Amino acid sequence: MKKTHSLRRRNIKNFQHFFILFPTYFFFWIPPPLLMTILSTSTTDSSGTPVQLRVVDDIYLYIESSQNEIIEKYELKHIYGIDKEQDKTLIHYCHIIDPQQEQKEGENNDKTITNFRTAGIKLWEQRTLKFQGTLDDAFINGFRQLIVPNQNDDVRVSVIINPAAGGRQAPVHWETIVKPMLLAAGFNASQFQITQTLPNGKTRGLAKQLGIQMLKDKKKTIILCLGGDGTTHDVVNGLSDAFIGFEWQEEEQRYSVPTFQLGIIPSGSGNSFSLSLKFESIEHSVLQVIKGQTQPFRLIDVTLDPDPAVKEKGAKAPKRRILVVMSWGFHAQLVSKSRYLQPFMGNTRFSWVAMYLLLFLQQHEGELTMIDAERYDPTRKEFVHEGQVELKDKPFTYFLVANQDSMERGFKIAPFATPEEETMDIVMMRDVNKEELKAATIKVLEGGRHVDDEKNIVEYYKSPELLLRVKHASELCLDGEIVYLAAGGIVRLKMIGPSQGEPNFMSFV
Ligand SMILES: Nc1ncnc2c1ncn2[C@@H]1O[C@H](COP(=O)(O)OP(=O)(O)OP(=O)(O)O)[C@@H](O)[C@H]1O
Repeated sequence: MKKTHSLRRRNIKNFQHFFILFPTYFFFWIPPPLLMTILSTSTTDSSGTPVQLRVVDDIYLYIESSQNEIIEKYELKHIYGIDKEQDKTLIHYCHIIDPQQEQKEGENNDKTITNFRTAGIKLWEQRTLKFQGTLDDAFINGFRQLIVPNQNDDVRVSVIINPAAGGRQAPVHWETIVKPMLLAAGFNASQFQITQTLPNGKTRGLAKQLGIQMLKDKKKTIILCLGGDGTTHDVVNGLSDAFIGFEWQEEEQRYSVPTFQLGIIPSGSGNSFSLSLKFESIEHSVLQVIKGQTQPFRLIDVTLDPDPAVKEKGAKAPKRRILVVMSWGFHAQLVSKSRYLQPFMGNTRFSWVAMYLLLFLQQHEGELTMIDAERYDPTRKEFVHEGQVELKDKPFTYFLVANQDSMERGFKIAPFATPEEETMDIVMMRDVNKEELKAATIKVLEGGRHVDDEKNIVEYYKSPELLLRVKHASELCLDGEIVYLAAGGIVRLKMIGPSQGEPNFMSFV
């Protein structure tokens, strides 16, 4: 039990703060804000010892002895529920197991091409504090307001579960983690609408139906995706299809672009998109849904010419939107060749295939045009506007477009990318040899230092739109799916969002 804070000192500081600022408030006729929120109540802990529960700011719940000494403190951002149960009060929170501890147990802490995925992984677990007797209602209601400020009994929670994703654990994650946390946070089982995904691209159609239902009944809905990137990709595309294909009434026609709110629950194997949202675990992602803070994420529209999905002349190509990555060359080959090893090797398959591809490194000829591009200047450490950029003088070894900084934990390939930006990040290496590519890869693992290499081995751009023409038949990776582009084919990528009349996607963060 450690004493961590002096409450008295904190109160004196707040008091001084009040007197310094008060004349300013008075002058501008603005009432002084509440400088501290105090919730406090007495109870006994599970062993029968009298304790005080106190919230002095909006950061911690303090548990104090009867002599006002702090016994323990819990971050409010990790607390998601408070319940009365017979003659007890339960406070539900998430606990993070010390990541340093995890690292100490490993034999080697240096990052290498094969071990970086396990470094710094934090383990989370659900825990409950138990107090004897029921706490007074004023404390419980005030506390609930603090920990779940956006509680809405009216909201529908549409839960989309992929039973085949990752280690086939998504249904178990729903039953043992997601659902219990939501119920403890005050959601009601009648608010949940469960849908299981379907194989072979049929999830997109399911998501379209759900989207049409949402647009029709206009009921506020949170969509939870339990799966990996493939599931999120299909859901986002289905919801976009619903918006495009929706039969709008004249008067409401596109006046208000709908907002789809997504909770991304990482139950897949790679979970790159959830990584971009900085989620450390399933519990962490559910906490963010409960806390209710959201941020927009943008999609990239992909057009292929010719599109391999078009089998008959004149038929319409499917609309393709990606949210994580498009790649060509080394990265696309890596994804393609690793697919069949997934059942045996998990995520380490990428490292072994990467070593194989380095041995027989290939160069890929093509022409790239980026519209309204900015280039990262490693000497000035800032982006410089270049306008239209055309590159065709050297073959491409590595070419990757991303909306987020990492594709895998610890692999910071596009360090300045964020999902909410309206530009995509383009990382490429042209005509490099295997030693140069290997050296750059190690720098990617060292927090994305590859972009600061002044030898200009890595070229890094931001652009809202680009066109790439490939000389030879090529494999492309689109959010993890491999598609084939014929020799001389063109891929066009364009950022889309509400300003292009597309729906607004928000994710809990
Ligand atoms: N009911 C189902 N039965 C079998 N396969 C399914 C079902 N629903 C979806 N799928 C398949 O699941 C795949 C998508 O899985 P997803 O990408 O979400 O998980 P993952 O591959 O484990 O994770 P990640 O893409 O993050 O590595 C698609 O290939 C889809 O066809």
